[in-house]
Amino acid sequence: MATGGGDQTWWASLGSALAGLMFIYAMFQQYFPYELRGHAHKYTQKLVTYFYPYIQITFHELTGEKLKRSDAYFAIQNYLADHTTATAKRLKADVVKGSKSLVLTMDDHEQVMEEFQGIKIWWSSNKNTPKRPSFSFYPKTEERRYYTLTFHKRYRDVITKSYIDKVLKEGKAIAVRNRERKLYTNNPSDSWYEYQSTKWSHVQFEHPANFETLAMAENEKEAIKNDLIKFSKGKEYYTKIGKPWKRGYLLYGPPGTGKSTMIAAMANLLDYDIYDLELTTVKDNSELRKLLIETTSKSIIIIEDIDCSIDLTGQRRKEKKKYESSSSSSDEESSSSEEDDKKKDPVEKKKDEEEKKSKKGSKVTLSGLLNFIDGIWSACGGERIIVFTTNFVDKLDPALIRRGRMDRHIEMSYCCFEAFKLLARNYLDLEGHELFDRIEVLLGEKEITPADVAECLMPKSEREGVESCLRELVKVLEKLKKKKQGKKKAEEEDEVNGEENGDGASGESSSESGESSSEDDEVAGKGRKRNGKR
Ligand SMILES: Nc1ncnc2c1ncn2[C@@H]1O[C@H](COP(=O)(O)OP(=O)(O)OP(=O)(O)O)[C@@H](O)[C@H]1O
Ligand SMILES: [Mg+2]
Repeated sequence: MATGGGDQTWWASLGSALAGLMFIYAMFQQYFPYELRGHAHKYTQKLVTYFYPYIQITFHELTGEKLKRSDAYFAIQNYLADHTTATAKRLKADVVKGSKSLVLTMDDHEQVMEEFQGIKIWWSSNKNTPKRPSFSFYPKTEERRYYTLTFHKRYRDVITKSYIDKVLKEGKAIAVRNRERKLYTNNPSDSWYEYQSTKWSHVQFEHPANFETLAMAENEKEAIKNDLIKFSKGKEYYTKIGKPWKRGYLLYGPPGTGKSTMIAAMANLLDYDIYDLELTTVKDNSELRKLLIETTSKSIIIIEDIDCSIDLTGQRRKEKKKYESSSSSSDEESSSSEEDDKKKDPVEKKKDEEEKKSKKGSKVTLSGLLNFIDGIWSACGGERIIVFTTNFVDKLDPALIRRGRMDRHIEMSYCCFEAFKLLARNYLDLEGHELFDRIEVLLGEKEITPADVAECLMPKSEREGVESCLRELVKVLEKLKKKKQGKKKAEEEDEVNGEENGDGASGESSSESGESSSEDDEVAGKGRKRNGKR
């Protein structure tokens, strides 16, 4: 782009001369008879158009009755900021809300020229100040800014069909690139207002997680990264195969294996926003749909701990119970006694009560959630990823996680040696150590989450060195191993005791002696059952 422009400047001078003439004409117009004024105006306009072969298109900052900020103006502002900073002579620097860096734009009444397919195009930045002050909610809207695009009329088609399209597309892409990323959470519907976007509140998304620091098998990590990148570039592909541009991921595994960390890494890799959907505060399916419509593209919608969010399996359980009750009365007895036992256990009872309380507020059903994921509405906006996380994948309804809804199932598992090496590199800048062999053996024998390994590897004071962090990990692993061995031994002993008691059939079972724990009873019971079978 370049400032000014010979041809157009010449014509602009002619235009100004004509404008001057029009001013003189306007002065005289007051003395014209009223009936002739309309005709005079029409012919003057024709005369100007005849001599001035340029077309001008204006893009106003505020449009409509409610003076909403125009998307086109915003896109052009970004486009010009990117294309004109090198050539414009007068620039304006501003911190634009929602943008992560300082934005440089053309100053008021500045003009720049650029070429598109050999055609000269002029952009100018202008402003109007209304004479009469008007009441407004937005104090800064008194000045009405606009951009003017000027080009020769013989290029009308190219400019209106291709050039403007290109400017808007590029401007939007620049805005996405420069935007401050956001982490949203849904507000309870009591605080929604009709004319304001209050369904989601947000903070700046600043999680530092990335795939390089995520500890998991390298090939699996690469596969996930490639899948995500392919998705983000797949607009044409999804259109070609007739599928909405969205993808579902199910992340499952024990607590502390990196599910939430993986989501943050996904968002950072693709430069997406995150919508963290709290299902328990969503009243019903229609609210769920409204929330979905308000999400933007280039985002990840997450529902964490989906198994705990709403009673998605309730219906199935009821059906199962109905079936069980008609099939066998003995089963019924055992299940009811099991329920009685549960009721007796105060911890379980409290847990049940709390679960019921949290689910009571939400009437979101399984079918509502299925529609949310892949109903007609789910296609609005495009380029969205939906992620569910759970610790108990078996608890989920198969319909919810079938391929097509949750396209990729990723198991986040306990820390393997490969993952440990990555954590050691991250946390301690360590490529190898004499304790590594010992740790490899221990990791093969005992399951430990990456979160626990990470905790051991984090120096607790400035004086704590690499060696003591690794020793700490070895200590924890050995402790876990001993615990496991102890448990196994106890189980074996109990089994042997059970068998001995069964052989004697004297009725001196440990439970009768009243000395054993309930766990022991269970194991002893198992032993008895096995003996009985024999
Ligand atoms: N695979 C991993 N790679 C690197 N760090 C990890 C990994 N897994 C866990 N961590 C560390 O442990 C912490 C807890 O991990 P995270 O919250 O991602 O676990 P989670 O699987 O989401 O657990 P939950 O099921 O309880 O929500 C993280 O802050 C991170 O530092
Ligand atoms: Mg988590």
